[in-house]
Amino acid sequence: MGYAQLVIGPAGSGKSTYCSSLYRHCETTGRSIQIVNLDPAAEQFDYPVAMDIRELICLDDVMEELGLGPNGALMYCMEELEDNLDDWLTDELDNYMDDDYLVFDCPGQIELFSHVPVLRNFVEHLKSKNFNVCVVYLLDSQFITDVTKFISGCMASLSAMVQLELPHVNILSKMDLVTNKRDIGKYLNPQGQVLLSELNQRMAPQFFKLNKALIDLVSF
Ligand SMILES: Nc1nc2c(ncn2[C@@H]2O[C@H](COP(=O)(O)OP(=O)(O)OP(=O)(O)O)[C@@H](O)[C@H]2O)c(=O)[nH]1
Repeated sequence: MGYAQLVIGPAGSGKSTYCSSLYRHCETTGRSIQIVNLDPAAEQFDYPVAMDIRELICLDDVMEELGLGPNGALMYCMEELEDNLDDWLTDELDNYMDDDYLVFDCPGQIELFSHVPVLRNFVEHLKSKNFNVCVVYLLDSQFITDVTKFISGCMASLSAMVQLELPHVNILSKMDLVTNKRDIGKYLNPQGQVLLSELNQRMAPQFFKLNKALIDLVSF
């Protein structure tokens, strides 16, 4: 059995930085991992790229040939990946053996892990090749500096959990940029009543019922 992490999260949340830190950590501790680039728009890497979606399809070519903008071209590239699971991906995976550990550095377009089925089908393919897959969801810690941002971050992560149905680890990135770590503490171990009263203070009374439902969900 092989092992895989799908590293996802909003654009700029620190996915590639996480992958390169993980690679360096494993190098130091004498463990072997392979990092895979699944972002057709990526240009520079701080880690050796084991497999690269750009060998299948390149964002610039799609933009030029089909006259698409960056986002449309990226979705086109990911659909091309989906169409090539049995060909390109299967051939690439054949280079890896039992016990290999693959880490997939994914693009940051949130539709990929909210409603578009590409990543879900990608995961199903990995599972069919006997890979044990988990999700690592990166969230910029600047996103949880107040209760409304905290809920927004939780909802984005939750939508990936629902869409992908995999073991799921959330990681707060860029903690070095949080000047007052105490402010973030209450969101790491959320107390429903405290969050609800903070949210109710921010919003008009007609939202109180919705606020209660949201807080019940995120502090579950
Ligand atoms: N200070 C600080 N900066 C970070 C950290 N992690 C990432 N960054 C910076 O945040 C920016 C985005 O980081 P990336 O790792 O490229 O983020 P990404 O999620 O791969 O980005 P996309 O592929 O564009 O979605 C870069 O300038 C990084 O140097 C961190 O822990 N601390």
